[in-house]
Amino acid sequence: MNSSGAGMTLTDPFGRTVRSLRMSITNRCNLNCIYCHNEGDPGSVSEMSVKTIANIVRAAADFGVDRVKISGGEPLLRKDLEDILTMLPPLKDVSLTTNAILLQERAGSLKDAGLNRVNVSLDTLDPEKFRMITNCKKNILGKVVAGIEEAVRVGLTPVKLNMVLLKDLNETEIEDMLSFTSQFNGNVILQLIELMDFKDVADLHVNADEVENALLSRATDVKVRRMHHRKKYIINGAEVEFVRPIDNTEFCANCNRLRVTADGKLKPCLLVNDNLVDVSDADPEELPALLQLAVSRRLPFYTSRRD
Ligand SMILES: Nc1nc2c(ncn2[C@@H]2O[C@H](COP(=O)(O)OP(=O)(O)OP(=O)(O)O)[C@@H](O)[C@H]2O)c(=O)[nH]1
Ligand code: SF4
Ligand code: SF4
Repeated sequence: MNSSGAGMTLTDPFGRTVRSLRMSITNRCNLNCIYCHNEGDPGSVSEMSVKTIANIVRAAADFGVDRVKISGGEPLLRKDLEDILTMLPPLKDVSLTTNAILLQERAGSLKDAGLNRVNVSLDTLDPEKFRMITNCKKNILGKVVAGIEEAVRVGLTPVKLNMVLLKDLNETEIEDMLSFTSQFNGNVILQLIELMDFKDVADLHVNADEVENALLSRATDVKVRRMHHRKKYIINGAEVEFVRPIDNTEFCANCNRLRVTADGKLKPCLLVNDNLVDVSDADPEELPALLQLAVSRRLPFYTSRRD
């Protein structure tokens, strides 16, 4: 058995090399969005310790994994997030996905602890629709915007705004959102997200082809990211990324992330729950082999084969 991944990569049976860990550090959240997918993991109640998280990232980093995305639930509900960041080994990119309600007061300390950038969920700039989408009775949109401003101020950039496209709710707001991002001089990027069917939300589906065609007709340039081969449209000098995972074989064929659930299980795919590898109690020397096991179970969820 290997005691370290040094000099090796985590490459799955489909030739996809894992370059990034996507770690949920809690399943708790202070919102209850109508479309929430809980990272495909509604069940976890326990949370990994700072030490467990750091051990997993260190073991993955030995295999050349140099990017970590911290997510939830809402990761800012963990008061020890700064301790987690401080314990991570040197990496190319450490980012956080948050709803930003608690971001204004934490942005500075997160930056100081080593966080590079944040993605913020923001589906609408209309307070009433925001309440409806997030199931939050209080008017907290102002707090979210203040969190975004503070993140830009302290340099947690680029800040990406995650806008899940919702039929009859926000589909006509793309232009408003672009105007909102334009006031931040390129430090805020709009990311449009196709709704995934984890909950009973089929009625809220927006036609992704139509969105893509509209973006294409306005774009002066289109770039393609290595991860998922996601497209980035350059519109009026601003970048708009479109996350379009459904039935997208190219997206899955270029998936280079391994997930970690809040309670310490390696999760080879967001949409598959029966192939997890428990590392919650693993000793550091056991982690390389467990990472290799999880990666050996990685399958592209959407494939062109229909058996
Ligand atoms: N099916 C699928 N959807 C994903 C995957 N990664 C991200 N998504 C979707 O994209 C949304 C936004 O993800 P974020 O957490 O902001 O991170 P990201 O945009 O993937 O990552 P960066 O671009 O590196 O910041 C998620 O809520 C998912 O809906 C993936 O591997 N598979
Ligand atoms: S903020 Fe994110 S984790 Fe929380 S309910 Fe909304 S989608 Fe789910
Ligand atoms: S294989 Fe496809 S569905 Fe699964 S995590 Fe990767 S991109 Fe998402």
